[in-house]
Amino acid sequence: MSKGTTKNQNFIADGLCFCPPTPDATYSEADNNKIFRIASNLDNAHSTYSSDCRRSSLSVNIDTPSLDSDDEEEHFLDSDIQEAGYFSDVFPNQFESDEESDSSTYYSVIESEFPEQLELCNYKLLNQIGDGAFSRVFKAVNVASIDQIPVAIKVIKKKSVFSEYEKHGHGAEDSDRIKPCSRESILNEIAIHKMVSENNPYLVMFIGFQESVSYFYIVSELVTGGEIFDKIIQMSSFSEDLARHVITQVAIAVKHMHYMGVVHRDIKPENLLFDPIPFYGVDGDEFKLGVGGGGIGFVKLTDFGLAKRISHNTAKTPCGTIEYTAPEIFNLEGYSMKVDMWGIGCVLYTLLCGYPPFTEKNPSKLVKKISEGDYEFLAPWWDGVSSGAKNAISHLLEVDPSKRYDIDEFLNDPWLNTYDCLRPSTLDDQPASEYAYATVEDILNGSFDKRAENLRSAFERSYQLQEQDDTESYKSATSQYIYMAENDEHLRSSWSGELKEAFSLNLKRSSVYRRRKSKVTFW
Ligand SMILES: Nc1ncnc2c1ncn2[C@@H]1O[C@H](COP(=O)(O)OP(=O)(O)OP(=O)(O)O)[C@@H](O)[C@H]1O
Repeated sequence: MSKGTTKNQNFIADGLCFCPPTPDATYSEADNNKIFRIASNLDNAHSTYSSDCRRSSLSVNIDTPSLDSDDEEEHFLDSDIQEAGYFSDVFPNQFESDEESDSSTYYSVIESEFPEQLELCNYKLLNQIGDGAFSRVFKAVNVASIDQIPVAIKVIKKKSVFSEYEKHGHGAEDSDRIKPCSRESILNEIAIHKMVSENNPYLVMFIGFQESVSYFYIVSELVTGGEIFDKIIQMSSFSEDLARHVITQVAIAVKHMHYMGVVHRDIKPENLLFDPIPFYGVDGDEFKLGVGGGGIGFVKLTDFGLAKRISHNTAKTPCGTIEYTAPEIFNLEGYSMKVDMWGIGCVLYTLLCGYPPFTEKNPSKLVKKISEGDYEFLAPWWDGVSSGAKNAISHLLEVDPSKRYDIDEFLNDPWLNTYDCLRPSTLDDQPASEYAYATVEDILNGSFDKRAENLRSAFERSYQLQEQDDTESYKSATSQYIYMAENDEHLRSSWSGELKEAFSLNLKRSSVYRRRKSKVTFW
């Protein structure tokens, strides 16, 4: 192995990768301040579970050239590098003022066919499972852990990110016009992902983060079923029960985010992943209440690249995927959490018929259609769909945000709360109460009382201080907010129990999802 590594020198030898923590002189002072704030937030958020990792990370700081003998190298690799998560969750800017850390060097000993592996520590990339505009997503394992549970790692190449950022300017007002366009927006994605996803089974769980010279690595729970988008393509459309099963879980995820003051802004079938379940019934298309159908079990919302904390209920940055974007965003009006309700409406529409509500090749015509709420329940696709489903959609795809359903109203919608498989076969003879059951909202009410209020008001305060640029108070208020979210045992435990209950209702009769013969080719 090569020896005598010098400060800030890159080399790769014998499968070892030397990664100085971060390129410098890439950001303005203002950028760095913002990054520091986000990194501080996240660092506080991480401190409860990553202190061991951080200790290990610092322990492999080998301000070179200190590796004089092969023995020392062996010792270093065995005892320190192999230790679990030694580099994960470290934000290099945290250590910029620290002389020793500034010249840190980090090694990876894992060989792989993927170039992204060379600067990644502790995890082995197994195969690619997805890609995005700026990223590749891999299935990976933590080689240092005993159980070797697979995870997903989203790898974002800095070069593409920063070149886009250069193209689109560095101004704060431009900072999230496209995604992801700056280091700051990636740290924002991570901070929000970490904050909202803990102990919520309907949000893809954040596990860790690494930054190397060339890449950002976001480690998260691996969701093995794939995207709901692909299921729509495969099945053409979902039964109303299966659509309820999917959209209810999305709605619960969104409710959680909204209560934490975060708007997702990119709700679409590609960002809904699912845990697979067996196919039930003779034809494999039976729906089981509390379990799922069509191979779809738990549904999990992912991709927090456009998520934003909004305090005053309005934001102005245009973003999102055009087909699923709410009209008020095009009109550059301030917008609120209600943009996610529009996204939910687009997804629900798509689940039930197999194509999105607004389709137009010409982007300006598409924007016009969306701005006017110009969509239809076209025959024959919508002929067999209930009026209750159409009613729910029309409350979600309401152009005027003040009239649009909010998340609580949607969770209380009668259609959402009445599964076909619970209806007796002689439905007309039965009073509604016989087949109705507790609403998801009723079940969840206990989770969103004072504790959620406290979290929100702590966040409000940190946001105001941020706006006043009161850095010290901001840092302390924000860490208080994150501390509260992290340590609210009741909030955390109540989620899992009550949410499980929400999906453990009795199955009385199965229903099948429809397979449409004619394939729709709007995409
Ligand atoms: N945790 C995960 N488990 C399984 N697959 C995943 C996971 N995260 C992402 N993927 C897959 O990788 C794809 C891209 O991930 P993601 O949407 O986070 O990337 P992105 O760069 O933000 O994409 P986009 O360009 O759509 O914004 C997902 O659509 C999904 O298929």
